[in-house]
Amino acid sequence: HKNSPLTHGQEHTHYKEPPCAICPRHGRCVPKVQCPAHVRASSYNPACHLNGAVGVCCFTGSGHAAENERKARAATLISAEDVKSSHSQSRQKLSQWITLAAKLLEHSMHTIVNTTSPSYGHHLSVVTHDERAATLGRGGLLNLFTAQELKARQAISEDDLALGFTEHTDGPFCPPQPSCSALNRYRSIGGECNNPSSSTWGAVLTGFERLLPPNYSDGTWAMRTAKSGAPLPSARTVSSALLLDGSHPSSTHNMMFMQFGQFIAHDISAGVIFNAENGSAISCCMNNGEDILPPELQHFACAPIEVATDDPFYGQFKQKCINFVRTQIAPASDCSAGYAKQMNGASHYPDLSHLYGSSEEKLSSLRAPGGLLRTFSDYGRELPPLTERKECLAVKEGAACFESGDNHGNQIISLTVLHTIFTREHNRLAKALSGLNPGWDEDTVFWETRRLLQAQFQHIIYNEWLPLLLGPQIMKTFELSPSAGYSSAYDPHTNPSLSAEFSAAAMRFGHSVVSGRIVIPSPQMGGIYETISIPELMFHPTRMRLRHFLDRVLIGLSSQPMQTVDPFVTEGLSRYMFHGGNPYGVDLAAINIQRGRDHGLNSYNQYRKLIGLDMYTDFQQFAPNAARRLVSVYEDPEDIDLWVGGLLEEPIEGGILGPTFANIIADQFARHKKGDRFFYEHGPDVNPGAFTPIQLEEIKKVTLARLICDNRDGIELVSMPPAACLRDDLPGNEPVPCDSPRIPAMDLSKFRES
Ligand code: HEM
Ligand SMILES: [Ca+2]
Repeated sequence: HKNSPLTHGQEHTHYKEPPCAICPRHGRCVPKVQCPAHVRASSYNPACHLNGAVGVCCFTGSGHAAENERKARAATLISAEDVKSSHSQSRQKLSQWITLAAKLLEHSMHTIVNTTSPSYGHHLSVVTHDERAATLGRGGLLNLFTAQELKARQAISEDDLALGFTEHTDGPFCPPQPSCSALNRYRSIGGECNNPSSSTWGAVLTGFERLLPPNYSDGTWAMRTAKSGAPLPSARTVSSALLLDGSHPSSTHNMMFMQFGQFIAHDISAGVIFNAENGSAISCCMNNGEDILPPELQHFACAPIEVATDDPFYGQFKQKCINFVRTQIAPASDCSAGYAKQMNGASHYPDLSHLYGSSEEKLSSLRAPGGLLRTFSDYGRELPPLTERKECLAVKEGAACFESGDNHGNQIISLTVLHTIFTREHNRLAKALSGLNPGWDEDTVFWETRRLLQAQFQHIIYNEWLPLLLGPQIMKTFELSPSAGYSSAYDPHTNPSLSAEFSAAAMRFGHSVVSGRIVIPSPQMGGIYETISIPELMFHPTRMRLRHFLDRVLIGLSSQPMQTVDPFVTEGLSRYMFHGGNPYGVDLAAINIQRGRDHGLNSYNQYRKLIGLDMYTDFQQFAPNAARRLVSVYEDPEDIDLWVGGLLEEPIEGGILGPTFANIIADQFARHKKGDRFFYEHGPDVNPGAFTPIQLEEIKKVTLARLICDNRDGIELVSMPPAACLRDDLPGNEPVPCDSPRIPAMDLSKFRES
């Protein structure tokens, strides 16, 4: 690997002229990943200097991306008659599909996921309880069908379809538009109105955006095929050949880094999966996975993953099918027809929507009097409230299962631990703020606390987590580091929505860093209390009720190394995930690959080109080991899935990811900063919820170690490594007492209203 120049992520482009100092014609110098136009031969994009790196002068704007470009090109004229009749066709098709889907319930024995099957845990991980999703999803389908119908009539070219078109058409589904007050001091619950002139940007139940126009084999929604036109290899075949089990502990990062990463991911990304007409989980397999459901019984959203008879793991269990259901389509906010964009069930902003919920109803079910969040007091230890919903796998007497804003907080117990820390921090801050401001009513206490906690969370992401992920150069190129005082990065033309590439591939690097076991130390004995294999901790959070458990996991996460980012995924995720009582579970690696195809992601090569790297033309350009495996499954280097290719890259200098994932993730968080009016560093000129300079200075003292120290049980955890996401055996990061000045605290008195 190390010897291949292609895997190092260096630029091989030879510039004929030195980079421009200033871009001509109002162009903006941006990282290549933010200017999709530059990959086209006809596009003029001179190189330019960008904070110590080379960017391109972009004339389609940096924010973002394929979308701006398509608006610029949406000049296609389609006859009104064609559009009208396409819409009526489309309505008929939708009602046929829905009738058919409803009929399938007559065969519910086969068409609905059994609660004892491993796929049920997958369903629990992705289920949405927001009732608005189904209506919007139908609207999304309607507008998609219209695009398909128009395309079939050849009213529009393949190229224009790939770029979508935004002409207002007659009879489309139009999602309800929020009415906004730009002056509101607090973020809305679902992220609406963050940008008053594009009020749905980043809102819950809107679509993922894209770095590149999608690769759907029919241009609209059908999953990608190989370059040759043949079907791509089964996602499970790719997973079993390329994503092996194996332990490669990181020499620097700990499991807290992993766990905080998933906590961030759940805040911003939650693809909404199609459900059966009665709300149950759709099954695309039958006979407990021994067969693929015959096509006539498959729901239209089925894309089951085929398992080969000689599969090295599933073969022995006669498994031929891993359940997979596609993501719902979001209607564009301007009611336009076009290719499918998948629906996000979370607000796209890092705003703790997984703690507070994304709807008013959810939030009110989580609130308690006094501006607090509800808790369950377990003999004096505050835990998130117990849930009545069936959100866990254990149904045994005495099993605990907890509420969270997104209903996915029980997925792995270390995630439940972070939900607990943030719930406690909310209540700790609320009590302090209300003590300092006796005139505040409980609503003010609540909203002020939420605003402050969101700021702390964003600071930890940008100040602690991202630098450890991306390294110093990318932090600089994308201007991600917190500055002194206010930031002037706000740009109302930047769309902060998640890119499909981020959600369905790059941010899932995290699945490679999960360790197969969680080590629970026994601090008083100076040894290990318990080592638990992770599938046993998924949707099984009952251990949270053990008095010592929370402190011990927190200590364990700080000291246990995470795994490196590489093409190795623990079998706890790739073979046994959500196994319940079964001898096998589902394969998350295969699901990730299939999800990328579901979202219409392009092949890995196309993203190399986007970020300015050479494309692979021959498998032999990969390291020998990878080449052998790649050639055994893919026909052509152009076929490689993004998630797979990204994991094969060598990490960039000072970071832990390869250049492709690093660019995709950096772009995302750059847009989360530029495109979020309420970003914690933005000043009162743009941000109606801005902090005072003195308060901002206090917020910038907060670290994850401080949050943990302030909200631990304090039974066994008395010290923390100051850098909570780095191993506690690194020189300089040895645990220090929680009251040490090396773990600074905010002076809350600065939050007394004058
Ligand atoms: C024990 C740990 C973890 C488990 C069991 C787990 C499991 C899952 C599952 C079942 C899905 C849904 C897959 C699909 O249907 O497409 C998912 C999605 C995802 N995971 Fe993880 N994951 C874990 C850790 C992580 C970490 C550490 C990160 C990031 C640092 C991460 C990032 C993501 C992202 C971005 C998604 C896509 C979410 C969406 O939009 O639906 N996960 N994970
Ligand atoms: Ca969010």
